[in-house]
Amino acid sequence: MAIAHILGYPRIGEKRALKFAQEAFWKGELNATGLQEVGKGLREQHWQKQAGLGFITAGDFTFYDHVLDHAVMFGAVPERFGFQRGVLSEEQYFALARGNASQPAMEMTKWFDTNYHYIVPELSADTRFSINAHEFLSRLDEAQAQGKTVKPVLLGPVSLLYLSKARDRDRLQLLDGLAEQYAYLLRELYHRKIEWLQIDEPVLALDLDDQWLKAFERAYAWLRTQRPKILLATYFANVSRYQGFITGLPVDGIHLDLVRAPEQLAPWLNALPGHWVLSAGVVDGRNIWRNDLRRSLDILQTLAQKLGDRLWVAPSCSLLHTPVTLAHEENLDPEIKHWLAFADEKIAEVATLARALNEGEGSIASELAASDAAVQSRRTSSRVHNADVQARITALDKINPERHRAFAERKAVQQARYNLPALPTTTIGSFPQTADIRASRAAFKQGKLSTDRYQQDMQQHIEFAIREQEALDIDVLVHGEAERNDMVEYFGEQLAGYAFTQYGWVQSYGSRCVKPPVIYGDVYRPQPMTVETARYAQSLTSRPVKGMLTGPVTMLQWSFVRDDQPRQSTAMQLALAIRDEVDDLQQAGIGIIQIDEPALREGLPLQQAEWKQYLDWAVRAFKLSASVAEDDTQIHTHMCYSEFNDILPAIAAMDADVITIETSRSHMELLDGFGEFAYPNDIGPGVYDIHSPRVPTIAEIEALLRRAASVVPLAQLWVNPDCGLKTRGWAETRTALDNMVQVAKQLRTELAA
Ligand SMILES: CN1c2c(nc(N)[nH]c2=O)NC[C@@H]1CNc1ccc(C(=O)N[C@@H](CCC(=O)N[C@@H](CCC(=O)N[C@@H](CCC(=O)O)C(=O)O)C(=O)O)C(=O)O)cc1
Ligand SMILES: N[C@@H](CCS)C(=O)O
Ligand SMILES: [Zn+2]
Repeated sequence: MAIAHILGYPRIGEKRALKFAQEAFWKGELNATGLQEVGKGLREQHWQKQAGLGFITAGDFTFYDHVLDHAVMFGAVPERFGFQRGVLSEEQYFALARGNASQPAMEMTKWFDTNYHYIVPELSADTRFSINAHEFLSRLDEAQAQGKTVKPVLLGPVSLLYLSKARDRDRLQLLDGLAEQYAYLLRELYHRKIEWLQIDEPVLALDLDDQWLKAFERAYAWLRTQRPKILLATYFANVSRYQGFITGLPVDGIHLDLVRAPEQLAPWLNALPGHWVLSAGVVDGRNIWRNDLRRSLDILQTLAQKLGDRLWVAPSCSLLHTPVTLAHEENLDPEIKHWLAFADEKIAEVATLARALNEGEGSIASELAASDAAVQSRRTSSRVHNADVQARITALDKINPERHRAFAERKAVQQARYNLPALPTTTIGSFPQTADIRASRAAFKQGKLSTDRYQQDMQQHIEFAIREQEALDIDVLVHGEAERNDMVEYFGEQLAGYAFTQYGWVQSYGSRCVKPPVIYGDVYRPQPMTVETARYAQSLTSRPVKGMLTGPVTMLQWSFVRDDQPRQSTAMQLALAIRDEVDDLQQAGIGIIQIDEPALREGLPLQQAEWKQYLDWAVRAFKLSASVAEDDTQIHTHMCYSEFNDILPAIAAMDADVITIETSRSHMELLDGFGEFAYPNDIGPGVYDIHSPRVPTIAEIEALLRRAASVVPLAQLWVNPDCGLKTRGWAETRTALDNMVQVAKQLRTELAA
C-alpha cells in the first residue's frame, strides 16, 4: 500500500483566523483561553482535512513560528528575558517573538529561499538545553483523539542548531546537549506507540562542510534506540551529493523534493537502503499549479514497482508556503481557477495518486480526465501566450542594459538638477498603513465606496504624508504607498498575465500575511500604473518626490510563477513592464525613481554552484528596467531582510545611483564587507530599525551613522530607515524620523565646520 501524507499544513486558517486571534490577543481583546481555543479549532480543522491520508501530521501548528517553538521546547529561551525555566505563558512566548518593554525581539530572518520568516534561536555558552514537551505532547494527544494514525513532525537537531546564532561559542559544541534532549523526546514518542516520526532537516539543501555533515552522524547517534521509525525530510534542493552520509544515519526513510530536484531520484533509487521508505514529493508545495496527475503517476508507478509498500506520496515540502483553499475564490476566472491547486486541493492530489497506485488507474479515471483537461487548456490557452510580448523578448538583445553615462557623470547632472545637501535624508516608501486606509480599501473592494471616493481618500493620505515629511524637513520625499495593499500584489493587479485571489493568503511572519499574485501568462503593462499618483504627490510640494516601483526580481520572487517556462524568462517580461513604467514616470517629470529589490538576495539559489547563473539574469533584469532612465533621472533601489555581503559585487553591478539597504538591525554588519569591497555608488545604510515600535534615540542613530561614515565616504552617504514604515504607527514614526533628520543635520554642520 502506498501511503499519502503531507509534511505540514498552513496554520493561518482559511480566512486568517489565526491572524485575527493573535492580534486580538496582543491588543488585550482576547484572553489566553480564547487564543488557545482558536488554535485547537484550527488544528482540528486541519486534521479533518487530512482524514483521507495515510497519516495526519501533528506538531506543525504554531502560534508564531515553528523554529521559535523548538527553541522553547528544548529550553533555549534567551536569558536576557529573565523568564523562569518551564512552561511559558502566552505573553512570554510572544515577547520572545515581538519584544517587550525591556527587551528587543529575537532576530527574525528568511526561511531558506521562501518569503516565510523564522525566529532565530539565540544560543550562548550558557545555553543548557532541557526538554519541556508539554505543549507538543498535548497537541499529539489531541491529534490521536481524532482516531487516525498520527505522524508527528519535528525540526531536526542539526537544522535547529544550524539556523541558530550562538553569541560566544561554536554552535557545534552545543550539539550533543541538544541531541540528548531529542533522544528523551523520541523515547517518550516510542512509549506512546508512535510508529513514524518525521524529522525535517532542511539544511541538507545547503552547501554543508564536513563539520556539519559529521554533526548529522553525531546527533543521530543519540537517536539509535527506543524511538519511532524516522522519516528524514529534505526539501528545496537536490540532496543526493550527501547520500553517503545520509544513508549511514539510523533513520528509516527519506523524503525527497522531486519538484525542485527531480534529477535526484535516480541516484537515490540506486542507493536507498533496503528497509527505507521513500517519500516522493511530487506535488509542488511551493507553487499553486494543479498537479499533472498523469505525469506524476508515470514516475510513481515505476517507483512502486521497485519499492512496493515502501513508497509514500507527498507534496514536495510543507504546504506552509501555499494558500489554504480554492473553496472561497469566487472572482477567479474559471479557466484559470481550473489550473490551480492550493493546500486542500494538494491534499486531494496526493490522496488521489496513492489511490491510483493502490487500486489501479481506473479508480481515478475522472480525476485523471480533469487533470488532463487542465494541462491541455493551460498549454494552449490564448490567455497564456501573447505574441507582442514574445516579439519584445525576442528583440531583448537590442536593448542596452547600461545607463548612458558612468555613475560619476550621472551624479553630477543629478546634483545639478536637485542640489541635495550632503547626507541627504529620505525614507523607503511606505508610511503607516493605518486602520483608516485599510478600512477605505476594504469598503472599496466590497463595493461600499465609489472609485472617486476611494481615490479622494487615498489622495488625502498622500497629502498628509507629504506634509508630515515637509514638516520633518526630509530632503527626498515619498508619497507613502497608501494606495497599495502590498508592494507586489498592487502591481500584479495591474499587469496583464497576472491573476489575483481573494483569500490566497500565505504567512510571511507571525500574524503578517501576503497574498502573492499568480503569474499565469505573458506579462505586460497595459497602461501606466503609478504615474497619476506620483504626479499628484509631486504637485503638492517643491521637494522631489521619489517614484516608487517594485523591481522585476522581487515581483517574480513574491508571486506564484509560471512553471511552464524558466523563471528568468518571466523575469525579463517583468523587467520590460517596469521599464515602461520608469520611462512614463520620467516623462511625467518624476526625476527620482526607486525600483525596490528586497527579494534579490532571497532568490539566490541555495547552492552556491548556481549563484552566478542566477545573479547574471537577475542583475540583467534590474538593469533592463532601469536603463531607460536619462542621466538626470536618479535611480534608487532598496534591499532588506537579508545579509548582502556575499553578493556585493552583483549589487554594485546593478549600477543604481543610490541603494538604501537594511543595516541597523544587524548593527551595520553589512559595512564589514566594505573593507574588502568599495561600493562605488551612493548608499543609504539604514539607521532606524523599523521592525520594532521602539523609537531610536538621537544617540543611537548618530552612532550608526558615524559607523557608516567611517567606512563609506561622506559624499556617497544617504540617511534613511532600514525599510518601509507601513507596519508602524504615525506617532513613533514621526519621532524616529525627527531624530534621524536631526542627526543628519548635526553631522552636516560638523562637516561644514
Ligand atoms: C517587505 N515584506 C514583504 C514581503 N512580501 C510581500 N509580498 N510584501 C512585502 O511587503 N516579504 C518580506 C516582507 C514581509 N513583511 C510584511 C510586512 C507586513 C505585511 C502585512 O502587513 N500584511 C498585511 C496584509 C497586507 C494587505 O494585503 N493588506 C490588504 C488587505 C488588508 C486586510 O486584511 N483587510 C481586511 C479588512 C480591512 C481592515 O479593517 O483591516 C480584510 O480584507 O479582511 C490591504 O491593505 O488592502 C497583514 O495584515 O498581514 C506582510 C509582510
Ligand atoms: N517601498 C517598500 C519597500 C519595502 S521592502 C516599502 O517602503 O514598504
Ligand atoms: Zn524593505
